[in-house]
This record gives sequence, C-alpha cells and structure tokens, in this order.
Amino acid sequence: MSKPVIVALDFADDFECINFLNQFPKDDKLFLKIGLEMFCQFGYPFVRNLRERGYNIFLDLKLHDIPNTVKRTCEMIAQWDVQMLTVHATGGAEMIEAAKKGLDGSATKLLAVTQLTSLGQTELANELQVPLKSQDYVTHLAKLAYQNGADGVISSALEVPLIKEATSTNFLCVTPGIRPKSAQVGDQKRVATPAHARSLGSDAIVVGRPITQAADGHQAYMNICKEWNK
Ligand SMILES: O=c1ccn([C@@H]2O[C@H](COP(=O)(O)O)[C@@H](O)[C@H]2O)c(=O)[nH]1
Repeated sequence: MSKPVIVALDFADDFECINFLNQFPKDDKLFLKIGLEMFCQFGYPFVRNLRERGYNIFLDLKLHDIPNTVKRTCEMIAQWDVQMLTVHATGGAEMIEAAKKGLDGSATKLLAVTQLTSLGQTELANELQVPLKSQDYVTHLAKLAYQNGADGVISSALEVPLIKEATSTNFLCVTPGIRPKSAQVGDQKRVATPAHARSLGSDAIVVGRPITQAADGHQAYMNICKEWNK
C-alpha cells in the first residue's frame, strides 16, 4: 500500500458523515479514521458498514487500561478486520504487550500514541510535570512501544526522524497534527504541512478538519494528496 492520507471522520452524525463520503468517487477506497466521537455514538455496526463498503479503517480508540482489560478488548477488535488500532503508550510495557497478544492472528497494526499532538513543551512541563524535552519524551515512549511489540506509533511528524533512528526504519510513524499552510491550527500544537511530514519520513498522515470542514472536502483531500505525494 502506498503511504496513505488517512481522513479523520470526526462528525457529529452519521448522515453528515455519509454525505461527506458520497463526494468521493465510488472506486476511491479511502483510508478512514474512526475516533471516539463517532465510535461512542455508532459503535461497531458503523465500523462494519464502512469496512463492507471497502474502506480501510484506522480505529482510533486510544485504549488505556490495565493489561487484562486491554488484552480482552483487543481480542474482540481482532475479529473486526480493521487495519490499525491505537493504545496509549503511557499504559506501559505490560499493557502494550497485552494489546499485541490480544490482536494475535489478525492483520490489525497496533499503534501506540506517544505525546498527543495537542500538547506542546509547555503543557508537558507545566501540566503533566514531565521533566523531559518533548522530543525526548516522545522518543522514549516510541522505544517502549517498539520493545513491547507495537507496530508503530502516533506522534507529530516533527519527531519522526528521531523515532526511526531510535527504533527501526520499518517502525510505523503515523502522524496527525497536519496542517496545510493556509489551514487553521486550532487545538493542535505540534504541526507540520503534508510536504514537511513527507520529507521527515512519516508513513501516513492523519487529516481531519482541513478536509472535513472544507467547503469542498474532496478538493481539499486531493490538494493534500498532491502535496503529500509530490
Ligand atoms: O496525538 C494525536 C492523536 C490523535 N489525533 C487524532 O487525529 C485527528 C486529527 O484531526 P484534525 O482535525 O486534523 O486536527 C483527530 O481525530 C484526533 O483525535 C491527534 O490529532 N493527535
């Protein structure tokens, strides 16, 4: 699969979401991210419906619980034929390992969220009281994820070269916090343009509002793909 632009489907209702998807040609098999907002409302039937329509699915549930609970949840999700699933790396070594065990036998890639892209250096130091430079914290969590069986991480594009160096070039770096030059940054702190993310080595970018809230979502997606694939 070529490096995808993953569209974050953060819609308040499924009708709005399907209208959005209907702008795209039928044979355009998009890579879609279903996050907490839509999953909490529509659950697994919504995921199954989109899989049956042929879309690739990144299920962004950011699991974070004791190892036994996460393992049992992953065993269930392993049957759903989704392409990617997230847990929080801060759940620790045993939890990451348990998540991977739970996904055994499925093709679902396990991605560990490092430092949310909505948190910058100031929030890390003042709110979370983490006495590390952001890039060192992200690299530390990426190594933890790598050593405990995750297939990759979620980070900002800015940390990708450091993560690849600390783990492996094959360790997936999927990066949200993507903003084309003209887009509003909103609540994101560690951002990069699609072209910058590409040059830093991201394996996939995740883009939500710059596409889903654009006047012409399909055109916005095409523009981002063009910049990403250049
Ligand atoms: O660190 C993270 C982890 C996940 N996300 C998710 O990605 C999208 C980004 O949406 P935008 O509208 O492009 O900001 C969103 O669904 C987040 O939940 C993230 O942004 N950062």
